[in-house]
Amino acid sequence: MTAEKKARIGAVKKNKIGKSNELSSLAAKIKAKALENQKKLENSEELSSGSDDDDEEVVRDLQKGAKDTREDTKDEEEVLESFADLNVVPELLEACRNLNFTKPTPIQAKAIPPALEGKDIIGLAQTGSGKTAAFAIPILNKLWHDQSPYYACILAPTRELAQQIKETFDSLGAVMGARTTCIVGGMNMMDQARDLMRKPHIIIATPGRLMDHLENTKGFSLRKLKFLVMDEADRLLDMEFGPVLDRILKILPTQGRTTYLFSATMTSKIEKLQRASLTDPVKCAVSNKYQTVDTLVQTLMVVPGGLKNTYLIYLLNEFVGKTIIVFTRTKANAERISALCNLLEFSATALHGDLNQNQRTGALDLFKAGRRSILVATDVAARGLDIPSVDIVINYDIPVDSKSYIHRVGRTARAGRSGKSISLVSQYDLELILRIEEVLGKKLPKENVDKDMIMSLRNSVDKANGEVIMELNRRNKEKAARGGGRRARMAAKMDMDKEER
Ligand SMILES: Nc1ncnc2c1ncn2[C@@H]1O[C@H](COP(=O)(O)OP(=O)(O)OP(=O)(O)O)[C@@H](O)[C@H]1O
Repeated sequence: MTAEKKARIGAVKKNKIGKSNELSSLAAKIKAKALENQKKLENSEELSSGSDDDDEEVVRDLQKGAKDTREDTKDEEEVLESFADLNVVPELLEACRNLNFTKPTPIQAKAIPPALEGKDIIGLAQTGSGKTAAFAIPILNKLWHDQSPYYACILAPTRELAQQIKETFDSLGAVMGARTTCIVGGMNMMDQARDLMRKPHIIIATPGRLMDHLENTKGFSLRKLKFLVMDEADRLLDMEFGPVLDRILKILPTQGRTTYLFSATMTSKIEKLQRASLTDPVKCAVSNKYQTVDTLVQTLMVVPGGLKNTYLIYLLNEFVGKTIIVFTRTKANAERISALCNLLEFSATALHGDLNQNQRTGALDLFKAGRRSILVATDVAARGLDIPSVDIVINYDIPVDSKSYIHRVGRTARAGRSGKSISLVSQYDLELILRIEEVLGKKLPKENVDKDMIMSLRNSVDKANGEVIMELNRRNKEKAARGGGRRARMAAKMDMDKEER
C-alpha cells in the first residue's frame, strides 16, 4: 500500500474515531476481547490437523485419481525416502538440503521419475503439496546438461504467482547458475526486453505479457524452447485465458518440447488438455478422498441478512493474533473491507486487480513480513500463493465456482501444517455452498458463534462501515474531479495483464 493510501486511511481513522465515541469504545472492546482470546488460543491450540461446469469432473477425476494411485503412491513414498534416490545432479541435492527438503513429497516422488525419463506430465495434487519443485527439479536437472538460453517457459495465471515460482527456481537453481526472469504485466516492457536480451534459461510469465514480448521484442523467440509448464493449468486452459494461450501455443515448437501441466484441480475434458499439445502424458495424481488436505479444518457460518460485516469483525476478533486472508468477490469489497478493518484497528491490507503493480507488491510484502495480519483479497490471491504463516482463510463472499473454493482455502494448511477456513454463507449463497459441499463430498460443519457478542457489535460495525463507504465515495469523487479516474483507467488499460481478473 502506498504512503498516500496509508495516510488517507490513517486520516479516516483519526477523524472518524476521534469524532465517534461509539467507535472508539468498540475498538477498546475489541482489544479487551482480543487479549482474552489470545490467552485462550495460547492455552489450547484450536487449529487441528483439510459457474463451473467442470465441478463434477473434478470430483470424478480426483476420486478416480485417488483410487488409481493410492497404492502406487505408498510404494513411491517407501522407495523414495530421499532426494538422493532420484538420480539428479549433486547441485540440486545440495539446493534441496539448503531448503530443508529432507524427502520428496508424494507428488514429487510420483512426478519426478517419469519427468526425468523425458515424459510429458499431468500433475495433480492438493494445494501446498510441493508441485512447484516437482516440475522445477526435472527441468533444472536437464538444464545442467544443456545450458542453452530460453530453455524453459513457465506460465502462471497471476503476476504474484509467477514471481513466487521464479523465487523457487532461483533457490533451487542458484548453485548451478541458472538464470531466470519474470515477465508479467504491470511492469516496464523495456526493462523486461533488456532482461530477455540477457538470454535467461528460464522464463516465468503471465500469458498476456509473454505474448506482447513474442510479438514486439526483437531478438526474442521461443523457437528452441525445451520445456513448457502450465502451472494452475486448468485456469490457464479456461475460457478467459483461452485466446491468448492459443496464440502462444501456436508459436511454440511442438517437436522436441516437453510439456507439464500442474494443478490442484484439473479438468478432465480431453479437448481442453489436447490444446496444450501433450505427447503421451503420464498422469501423476496424488490425492486423498477429498481434494483439500486433512490438516485443514473447514467450517461455515450462516449469516442473517445485513450482518455479514458484523460476523466478519466478530471472527477477526475471535482470531486476533492469527494471520488471516479474507477473500471477497469484488475489488470494491476488498477495498472496503480492508478500510473497515483498519478503521476498527485490525491491521489489514488489500490486494486486487485495481491496484497498480507497486501497490500489489507492496501489499503482499507487508502481509508476508507480518506487518499486516489480514490480507483482504479477490481471487487474484486464490491460486498458488505460498505464505506459510497463513492460519485462517475467511470467505467473506462465497466463490461462484467450486474450484476457486479449493484454491482459496488452500492458502492455509500448506506443506503439512494445520489451518482453518470459515465461509460466511448468506441466504443468497445456499446453492453455491451446496455445490461446494458436493465437490468436497462432505458437509461443512457450522462454526459456533457467540450471538450476544455479535449483536453487541452490530451498531458500531454498521456505523463504521457507513463511514468507510462515505470516505471511499469521497475519494472516488475527488479522483474523478482531478481527472484521475480517466487517467487511471487509461493507465490501467496500458498496464493491463490481459489475462487477469
Ligand atoms: N520436499 C519438500 N519438503 C518440505 N517442504 C517442501 C518440499 N517441497 C516443497 N516444499 C514446500 O512446500 C510449500 C508448498 O509448495 P508449493 O507452493 O510448490 O505447493 P503447490 O502444490 O504448488 O500448492 P498450490 O496448489 O497452492 O499452488 C512451499 O513452501 C515449499 O517450499
